[in-house]
Amino acid sequence: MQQQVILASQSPRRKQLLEWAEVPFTIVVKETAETYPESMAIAEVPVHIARQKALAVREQLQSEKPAVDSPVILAADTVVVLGKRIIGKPKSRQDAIDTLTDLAGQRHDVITGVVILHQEKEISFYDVTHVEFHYLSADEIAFYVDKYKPYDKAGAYAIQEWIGVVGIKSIEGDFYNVMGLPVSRVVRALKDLSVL
Ligand SMILES: Cc1cn([C@H]2C[C@H](O)[C@@H](COP(=O)(O)OP(=O)(O)OP(=O)(O)O)O2)c(=O)[nH]c1=O
Repeated sequence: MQQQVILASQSPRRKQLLEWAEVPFTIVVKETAETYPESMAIAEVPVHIARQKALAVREQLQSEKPAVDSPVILAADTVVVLGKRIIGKPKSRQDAIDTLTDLAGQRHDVITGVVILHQEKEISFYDVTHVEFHYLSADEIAFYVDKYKPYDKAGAYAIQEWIGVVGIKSIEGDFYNVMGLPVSRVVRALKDLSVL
């Protein structure tokens, strides 16, 4: 029998990527603080936050329907890393403009942490994609921010939007990881768990 997969995310991109992968799933979301210890290694941060999201949903489901066959819970978190700095979602128009000004002409990393909870098991991993932007003019940055309002995107941009189409010089690694889910690795992990 196929196990039920719960996507613990309100991100429309993650939903779309799982649909493209033909993975049957339902969505359950629980707000989490998304905090991490300052001393934590950068690459561990998105896994740590994804784990918080997954555990919060598991707790909610258990309080609603205790001990009914435990579903598979999938959560993810995406951060943009420039040098040693983690860049999350922009807090304002100016913050988005400043972030894109910093990213322009530079290479940065996009790291998505993934946590899959299945019965007593946890599978966790992260995937890194290197992205290099062309130089972007102040007018291009302002146009993008005002038209696309990237306030729900880590690093103030979406690779799948205009700025990704015209502004990215190179990418090394999984494109879908930048969009929010390293979906081919997720599918393989679900197969290893005999969920798919
Ligand atoms: C860099 C980049 C990020 N993003 C998105 C992916 C994520 O949805 C978002 C990063 O925020 P996240 O906190 O990872 O996810 P979320 O708040 O959207 O959803 P949830 O916490 O419920 O899982 O930025 C893109 O869509 N394209 C991009 O190029």
